[in-house]
Amino acid sequence: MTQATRTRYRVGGMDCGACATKIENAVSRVPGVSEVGASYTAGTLNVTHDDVPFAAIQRAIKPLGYSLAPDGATAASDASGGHDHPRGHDHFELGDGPWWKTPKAILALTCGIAMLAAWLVGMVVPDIGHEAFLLALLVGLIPVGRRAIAGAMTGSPFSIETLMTIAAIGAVIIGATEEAAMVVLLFLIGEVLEGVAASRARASIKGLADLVPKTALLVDGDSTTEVAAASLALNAIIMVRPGDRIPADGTITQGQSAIDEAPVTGESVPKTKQPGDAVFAGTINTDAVLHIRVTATASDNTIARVVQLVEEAQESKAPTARFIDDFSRYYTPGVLVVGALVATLPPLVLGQSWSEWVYKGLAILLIGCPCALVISTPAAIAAALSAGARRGLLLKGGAVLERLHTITTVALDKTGTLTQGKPQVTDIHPVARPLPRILSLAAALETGSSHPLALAILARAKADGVPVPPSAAAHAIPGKGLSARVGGEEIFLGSAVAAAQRVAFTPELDTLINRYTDAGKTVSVLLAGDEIAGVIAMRDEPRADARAGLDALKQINVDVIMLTGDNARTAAAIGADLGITVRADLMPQDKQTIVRDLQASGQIVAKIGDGINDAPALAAADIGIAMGGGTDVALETADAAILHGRVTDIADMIGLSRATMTNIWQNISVALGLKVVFLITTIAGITGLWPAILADTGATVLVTLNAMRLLGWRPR
Ligand SMILES: Nc1ncnc2c1ncn2[C@@H]1O[C@H](COP(=O)(O)OP(=O)(O)OP(=O)(O)O)[C@@H](O)[C@H]1O
Ligand SMILES: [Zn+2]
Repeated sequence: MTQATRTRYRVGGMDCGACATKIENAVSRVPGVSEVGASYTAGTLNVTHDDVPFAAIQRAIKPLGYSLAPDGATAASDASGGHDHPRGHDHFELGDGPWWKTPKAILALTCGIAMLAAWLVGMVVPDIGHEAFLLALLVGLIPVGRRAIAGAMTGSPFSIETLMTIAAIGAVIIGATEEAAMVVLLFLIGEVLEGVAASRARASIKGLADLVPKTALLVDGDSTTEVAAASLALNAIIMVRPGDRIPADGTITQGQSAIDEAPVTGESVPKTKQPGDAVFAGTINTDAVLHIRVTATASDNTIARVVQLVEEAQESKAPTARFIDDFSRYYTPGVLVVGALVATLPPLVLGQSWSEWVYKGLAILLIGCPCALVISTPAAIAAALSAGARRGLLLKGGAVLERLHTITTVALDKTGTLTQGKPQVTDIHPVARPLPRILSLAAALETGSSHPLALAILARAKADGVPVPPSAAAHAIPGKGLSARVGGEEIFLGSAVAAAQRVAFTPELDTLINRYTDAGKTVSVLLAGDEIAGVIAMRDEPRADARAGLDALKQINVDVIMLTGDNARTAAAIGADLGITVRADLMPQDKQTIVRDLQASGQIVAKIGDGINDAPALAAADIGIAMGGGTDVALETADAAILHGRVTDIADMIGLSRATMTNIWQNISVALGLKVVFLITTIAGITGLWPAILADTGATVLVTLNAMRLLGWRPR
């Protein structure tokens, strides 16, 4: 068996949801293709196939009027354009080019000129005016008709092109040639408008990639050379002048400056950064020269990952979109049947005029395009995903965005989520070992661990300059602590509860530990063999906006609960500070059980955490949201991520989801409402052919414009 591969292409000219369906139908018929997914909002096509060549897929969609290019290259809008497409990172073109150069615009213009000419001819020589309009009509109708046939032959018989072609031919037969020509022209103009609107929507996410400068100043001894930002290698040192955008993700090695991170966080208060601090590509260095060590290549930096994630998110269909796709499969044939009945029943049964009712039937055909309806959801979701991404709110798809507005309970981890995740050692209390030895042994155990408490202990050991002996057979006991052999002794470091299960505590020790924990400190007990060596207390400060973030959630009627593996007293102290109910002393699987219990009691639960000891709970929740302070967020395991560690972002994310759902319902109402109105006015004889086509393209443009309002979404 051959290995199926998944290839991503960029499609030019795919401007509406119906286009995407047509392309999917056509490509799925290519032998060797097993799965197809086209996204009109991202302008991409994903194909799972066994070695099907690029040309075969290109051949399948070209007759439908679309162009195809490999991912990473420019999809030319001109389907017949054979020129070489530039490739590479900075050609992140999404295939629309200037709209007036698209084949659709050229066709509309040609058709318009032909109409004008026909009208002039009719003025001068009235006898052949009718024939002149017929010619003008053909200029527009032949290309549309060819697309209709190509669509019909590749599995999409009920495309808008088919409806248009039937309506135009029918109108000519009943003598309404001028009106048929007008309908074709309006349809072509509408397509151009749809294309403009769609490319505007796409430009928003592409705009994010454009924030990263194309060139960088590479430091080479005392001088600098200008190089392409895409060519920067890991660990290269670059110089960034004040006022310039930073061309790569990196760490400052020299200099101190205020950085404006608004482009990636949405927060325009500049942050002062100094050597050792991380900076992101696309942010602005405002006041001093910086030297930066590159920590991610161009294709791997935060912005590139965000752009890629948003595109992938757009490709995954939201449940509402799926429902509407299914609905429109029946909608169009349904309208065709209605059109046929309207055209034939009144004349046959009631003996009414054939030409009047056939005309009405033809107008109804034009109402049969489900385009505006089909894009109502994806357009809103695409805009919302981009708007979120620009503030560091990443959602892995429309389904997540839709589910988010139903959340009733938010469960949050303590360490690293509600707190900064940077605990400091505050007290070391020696019991059976001297103080420096306690720190040495603890550091020996923690070497190699990435637990926030481990980092605190290692930092303190380094600051105090204590020796760190080697350890053997070290292993972490999740939710409890860790153990190893150090210098021939069995050493354990972990929570008081876990330690008390191994060694009995004296009442004095209990009192001491309670004093620490009541002050909101986290306590780890060090055991050496079966002796209590000492106690280490650490304190992790709540995030500055934790209280505000929780209040914002309560304000939108979402319940909040803090889950932690930490001690009950510590947790209670912090919980009281923040005004949140706590569940403490939890093992990772306990957190999962609590999420499940909440769900069983009818709650819809979002779990926010860092993924370090809560991966099972993140997975069990209706939505798992990873929270972090930069690029290293555990995106892979979560449904969504909050990149900039703001607790207030949780409520904002839910707010974005609610705004999106409102927008989607507005879109569906406009799309269906206009259809219903024109169905009625057509049957009543108030409106005719060309208002019907105007209503169709008008609805598409309205829906796209309404969805684009979400691009300007601001929290609260
Ligand atoms: N690497 C470690 N070093 C020292 N103590 C540890 C370590 N890992 C766990 N512990 C002890 O076990 C307890 C529970 O750890 P766990 O990792 O489950 O939660 P946490 O980091 O305290 O908080 P949260 O559940 O909010 O993330 C800690 O409070 C600590 O006392
Ligand atoms: Zn359409």
